Amino acid sequence: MENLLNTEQMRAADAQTIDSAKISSLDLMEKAAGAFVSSFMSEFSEKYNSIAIYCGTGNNGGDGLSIARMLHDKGFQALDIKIVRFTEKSSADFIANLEALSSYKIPVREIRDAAELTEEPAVLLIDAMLGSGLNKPLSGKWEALVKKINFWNKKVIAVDMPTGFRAEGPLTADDCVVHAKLAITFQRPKINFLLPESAFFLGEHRVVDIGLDEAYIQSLDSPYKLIEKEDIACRLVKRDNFSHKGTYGHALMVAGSAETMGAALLSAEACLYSGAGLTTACIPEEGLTALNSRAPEIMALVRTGAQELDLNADKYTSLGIGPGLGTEANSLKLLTRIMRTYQKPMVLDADALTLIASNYELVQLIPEGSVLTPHMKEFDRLFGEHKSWWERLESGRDRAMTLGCTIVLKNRYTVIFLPDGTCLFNPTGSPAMATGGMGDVLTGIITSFIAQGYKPEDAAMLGVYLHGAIGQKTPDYVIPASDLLRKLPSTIAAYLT
Ligand SMILES: NC(=O)C1=CN([C@@H]2O[C@H](COP(=O)(O)OP(=O)(O)OC[C@H]3O[C@@H](n4cnc5c(N)ncnc54)[C@H](OP(=O)(O)O)[C@@H]3O)[C@@H](O)[C@H]2O)[C@@H](O)CC1
Ligand SMILES: Nc1ncnc2c1ncn2[C@@H]1O[C@H](COP(=O)(O)OP(=O)(O)O)[C@@H](O)[C@H]1O
Ligand SMILES: [K+]
Repeated sequence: MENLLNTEQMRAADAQTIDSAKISSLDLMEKAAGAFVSSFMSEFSEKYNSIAIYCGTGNNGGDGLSIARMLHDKGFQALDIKIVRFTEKSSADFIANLEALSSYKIPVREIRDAAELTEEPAVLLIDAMLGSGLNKPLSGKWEALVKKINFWNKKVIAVDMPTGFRAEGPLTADDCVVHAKLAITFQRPKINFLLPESAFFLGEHRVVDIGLDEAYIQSLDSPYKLIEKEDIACRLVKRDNFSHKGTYGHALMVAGSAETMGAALLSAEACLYSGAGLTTACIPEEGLTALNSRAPEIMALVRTGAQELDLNADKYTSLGIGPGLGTEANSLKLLTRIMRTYQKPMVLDADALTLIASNYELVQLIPEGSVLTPHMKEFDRLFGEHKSWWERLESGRDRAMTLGCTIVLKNRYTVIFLPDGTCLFNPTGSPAMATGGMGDVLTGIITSFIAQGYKPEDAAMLGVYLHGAIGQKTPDYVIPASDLLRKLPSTIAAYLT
């Protein structure tokens, strides 16, 4: 798992690397610029295109000057450097890189006021004005310049991060930030790159290794981590030669109503396709024919109307509840009864979460170790309105610790809050997954992994990562949830070491 750092920690890692690796800060800047250029060239190879490189006078600007030199050496001819000199202060490495540029025939122009700039003829703009040194919101000359650049609507590639972007803390659409298509960022993604509001300012980001001291980075205390492929491989367990269906548990999926049987089918099938030994779907009578014809492997526990369900809790090794369940009185009765009878960790999703939100006393009945899988709206229904995703990060951590549960807040980079306060970001996923039924499949996968004996936290991590890995692999425009779940067996096998 990769530690994600805040700005202060990143700067400490920078200093530690210079110290421990006996590398000068200027050489580290050279490495950073080299890593930027390699990544840049993998996408932008049209050397004839004009590129304007806007540099501040700090180290982000120093990177920009070094990048200009390197691009020139690689054959990019139409380069143009603008130095934004709104202050007389400049960093030592910026000055050194400016000197190194003196033998190059790249035009350099100093800008002392945004009003000096009328238009920008370059096709592409590299933003090396401000990076992690930002210490307050942009105002005055900076604000005027950023607004002008945004008005030009150029293709902007940011060095480390867009100028004005806050790497952590709440973001709002009103923040004055350069709008960039891509940020090529150093060593780790900024935490805010992983939150949806970053899309106001940034299309995508790419992380490049600049050789910072990894042992030091990993030793720092950070609640934020990024899940890696190895975390999945080392947690998945091979199926034993002499195993039988009893080895892999019995998952019960309580889901569906007459109009939303699809949710029950998808979540129950996901239990089956991710390896539960047995799967039972607790469904209304209206869904029986559909279940039997679509998934003959799955057993049914039929619930009829308001009739009380006879749930033999000991029979099951995991229970998921919520997809398509409905929020009417009968569903509330059923949920309450199940929460009173079943005391092992369960997976709570969709309508189960909405019911808990409007009958908050039920929160006390959530068994410790359970997994809650809300999307943003369900999260806010449960835990109150939040003004920003950063606030959701803080309250998700807090609630997971208080409830002793794992909370899976679904999004592009789904966040998994663990009961110990750790906050895991999932890297896999794709907008091809933005289609109904996708969350139902995730609930089934997590329920299935718990049935098989994985700890609920691991089940959540494995489920979220593998679910996203399938979505990410598709070259198609959209992946229907039924297609995704059929790819579960081969995907899980591919991750087993
Ligand atoms: N860490 C790493 O791994 C590595 C980092 N590297 C690079 O260094 C970059 C960080 O460089 P940096 O520290 O020099 O800061 P940078 O962003 O250039 O800005 C500095 C100037 O901005 C000013 N300023 C701030 N806010 C302002 C505001 N609102 N409005 C107006 N002014 C404002 C502030 O002035 P002050 O307020 O202090 O007077 C200061 O002078 C980092 O992003 C990466 O590109 C790589 O080279 C090597 C590895
Ligand atoms: N743009 C996206 N990128 C990555 N994953 C996505 C994206 N859109 C949706 N997903 C994933 O799809 C699932 C949607 O869940 P949910 O909103 O509960 O769907 P439903 O209620 O239709 O089943 C989540 O796991 C989410 O992470
Ligand atoms: K920048």
